[in-house]
Amino acid sequence: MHNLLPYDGIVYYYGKLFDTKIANVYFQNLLEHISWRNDAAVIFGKKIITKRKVAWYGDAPFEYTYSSTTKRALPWTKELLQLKKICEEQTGETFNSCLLNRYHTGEEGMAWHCDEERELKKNGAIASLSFGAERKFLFKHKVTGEKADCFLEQGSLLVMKGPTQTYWLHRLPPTKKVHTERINLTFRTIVR
Ligand SMILES: O=C(O)CCC(=O)C(=O)O
Ligand SMILES: [Fe+2]
Repeated sequence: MHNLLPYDGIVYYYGKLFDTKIANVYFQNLLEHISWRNDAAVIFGKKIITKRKVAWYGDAPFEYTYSSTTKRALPWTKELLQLKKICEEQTGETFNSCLLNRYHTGEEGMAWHCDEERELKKNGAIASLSFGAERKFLFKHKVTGEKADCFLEQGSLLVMKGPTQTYWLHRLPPTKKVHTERINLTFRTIVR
């Protein structure tokens, strides 16, 4: 498969795993059955509540700290377990947790960051499944500043692996062109 990054990491875009009808069924199910919460984050030492909603699920009630806030994983729903299995079969990797993000419109996004918290397996694969509105996704090398991008389609899978989080940042840019909701699931491996 084609690597979206030119060096220092591996990102594969698998495209759509589901047709529109099936993707919509998952999207509706996730809207209704996930325990969505507004996210608290500490930015420049100040506690803020994001518009974006989040949820955190896993094999065990793992604690996970990012942006200086700690969350405890909820037990898997039936649909999340199905989606985890599909990601594992497609990628040949295994995952034990999932962070979900819900963006109400294009005006909500996620700033430049990398996913290398101490609880995460070093160089572990992260599988990203997207439902709802299609959005652009960007990568930027931490040293050279080189960029790469792709579109995350409804029902699509993207995988980041190898040293990607060490060398590259990623972001979901806000956009005025999108007026509908999007849900993203990132399956991860927690080690402590
Ligand atoms: O919504 C996305 O596609 C990206 C989410 C993300 O980068 C994250 O949850 O760490
Ligand atoms: Fe991320």
